Amino acid sequence: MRRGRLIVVSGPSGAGKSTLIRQALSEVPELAYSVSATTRKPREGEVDGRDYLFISREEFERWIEEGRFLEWAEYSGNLYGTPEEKVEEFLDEGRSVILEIELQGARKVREKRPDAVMVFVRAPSLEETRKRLEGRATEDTEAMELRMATALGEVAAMDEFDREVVNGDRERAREDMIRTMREIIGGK
Ligand SMILES: Nc1ncnc2c1ncn2[C@@H]1O[C@H](COP(=O)(O)OP(=O)(O)OP(=O)(O)O)[C@@H](O)[C@H]1O
Ligand SMILES: Nc1nc2c(ncn2[C@@H]2O[C@H](COP(=O)(O)O)[C@@H](O)[C@H]2O)c(=O)[nH]1
Repeated sequence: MRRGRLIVVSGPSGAGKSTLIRQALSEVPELAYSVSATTRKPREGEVDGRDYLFISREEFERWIEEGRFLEWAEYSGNLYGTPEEKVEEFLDEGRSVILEIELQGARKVREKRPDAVMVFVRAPSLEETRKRLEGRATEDTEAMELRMATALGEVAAMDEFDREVVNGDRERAREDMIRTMREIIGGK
C-alpha cells in the first residue's frame, strides 16, 4: 500500500486554519488529523483527545525526554507538540495526515521530513486576522497581542511554504483548501 502524505498546515493565529481543516476533513476521507499535545488550558467546547491532548507541563517534558514528539515548540507561553506514533500509523495505513502547527514546528518538520508538503494559510490582512481573533474571543488582551506580534514573523515566512490558501471569502477558501488537499494527496 502507498504511504500517505505528511501535510503541514501553518499560518498566523486567527487566519482560519482550524476552520478550513475541519471542512477539508469532512469532505476528504483520505485525510487524517494529528491531535497535538498541549499544556494550554482547554477552551470552552474543546474536547480532550479530539481537539488536543491536554497535559501538564511535567508530562509534556516527560514526553520530550521519551522522544515521543515529531516536533514540539513553545508558543505564546504554552508547549505544543505532535506525537509521532499516531502520525506514522496513519501514514502506514495510506492516509494523509494534517499537522496544524505553528512556524517553529513547521520548520522542524521540514528539516526532519523533507517529503512533507507545507501549506500556509493566511487571512487577507493582519487587520482581518486581529478582527477574527477579537471575534473568537478566546484569548485575553495580553495573549492576543502576543499572538499578533508572532503573526508578523509568520507572515514574513510565507515563502518557505509550498502552497498558500488565502482565507478571505469563506466559501472560496473552503473550496481552495479542499482542492489543495486533493491535489496533494493525488501527488500534484
Ligand atoms: N473566511 C473567514 N471569514 C471570517 N471569519 C473567519 C473566516 N475563517 C475563519 N473565521 C473565523 O475566525 C476565527 C479564527 O479562526 P480559526 O480558529 O479557524 O483560526 P486558526 O488559524 O485556527 O487560529 P489559531 O491558530 O489561533 O488556533 C474563528 O472565529 C472563525 O470562525
Ligand atoms: N509546533 C506546534 N504547534 C502547534 C501544535 N498544535 C497546535 N499548534 C499551533 O499552536 C498555535 C496556537 O494554537 P491554539 O490552539 O492555542 O490557538 C497555532 O498556531 C497552532 O497551529 C503542535 O503540535 N506543534
